Amino acid sequence: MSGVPIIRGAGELAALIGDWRAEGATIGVVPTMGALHEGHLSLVRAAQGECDRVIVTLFVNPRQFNNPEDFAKYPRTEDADAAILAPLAVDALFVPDAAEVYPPGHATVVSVGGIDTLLEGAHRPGHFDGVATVVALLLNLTRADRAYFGEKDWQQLQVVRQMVADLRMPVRIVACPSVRAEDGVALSSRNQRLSPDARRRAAAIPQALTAAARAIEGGAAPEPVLEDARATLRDAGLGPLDYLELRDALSLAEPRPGHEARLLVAVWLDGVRLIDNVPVCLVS
Ligand SMILES: Nc1ncnc2c1ncn2[C@@H]1O[C@H](COP(=O)(O)OP(=O)(O)OP(=O)(O)O)[C@@H](O)[C@H]1O
Ligand SMILES: CC(C)(CO)[C@@H](O)C(=O)[O-]
Ligand code: BAL
Repeated sequence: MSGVPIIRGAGELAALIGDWRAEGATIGVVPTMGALHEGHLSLVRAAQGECDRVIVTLFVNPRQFNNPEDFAKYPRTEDADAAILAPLAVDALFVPDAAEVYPPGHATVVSVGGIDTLLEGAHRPGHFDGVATVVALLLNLTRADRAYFGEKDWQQLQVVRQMVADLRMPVRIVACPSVRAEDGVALSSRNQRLSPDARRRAAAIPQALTAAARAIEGGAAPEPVLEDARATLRDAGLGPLDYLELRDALSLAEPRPGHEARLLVAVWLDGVRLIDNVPVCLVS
């Protein structure tokens, strides 16, 4: 079995993309930071179902990390990532280094106003500027027709959607459902950093979220329900809790009756910061 073609340079990538374009191929891109798991592979499969050519990008983007320790400890497993992709016959794995993505003189930041200051943005200053900038770069470098993102990073998905809409970028953003382990924990690269005991305790996150979502959809007043959910996390030994909030699904502002909402959480567990979210239907 031949491995996935690995490309490291933007020039090499441009030549390959040009060949694909010449053959009239539709191009799908799955941007990642590596440490691939079934959640990423669900995006790859979605792309392969809709696009002629699929490229996975692997770049641990320094500009979206506000915490140097988080960046330093982020898992880097390129060989394993290439191996997990090989059976899927992905057309290319683009693995640039920081100098390739941000060459000397790079001076542009893409900033999506409003949503980037809420929740994740409030706790990770500059994070979404880093995300928006690198996603814009990756979309331009791959000339993708469709780009695939997970609902696991719900706020990121809304930021990318806003950027693409505002800049009239010629790419369709495709949202893919969160893939979860049997105990409901959302698959995430950072889960690798959890001890076995901490990983078991992480199950309190989906438990708290789904119980709260059901209660609110059943007509319960949100705030007491949210307090119970926060207590569930505390009782499971998770914390500090950055946020556990019910928000409008698109604006991430206060929920609006009759509109889709999202229940979002960011909580620390033994020094690892985990996020998750679930839909809450407020439409009567
Ligand atoms: N469990 C999942 N289900 C669906 N999509 C996912 C899942 N985990 C990650 N993704 C998506 O894969 C893409 C790459 O995410 P990334 O490489 O940051 O992995 P990650 O699992 O989110 O890691 P971490 O959250 O620890 O940074 C993003 O669009 C993300 O939303
Ligand atoms: C979209 C992304 C690859 C940009 O670095 C990253 O934020 C991620 O993996 O979710
Ligand atoms: N998928 C999450 C990206 C980050 O934490 O920077």
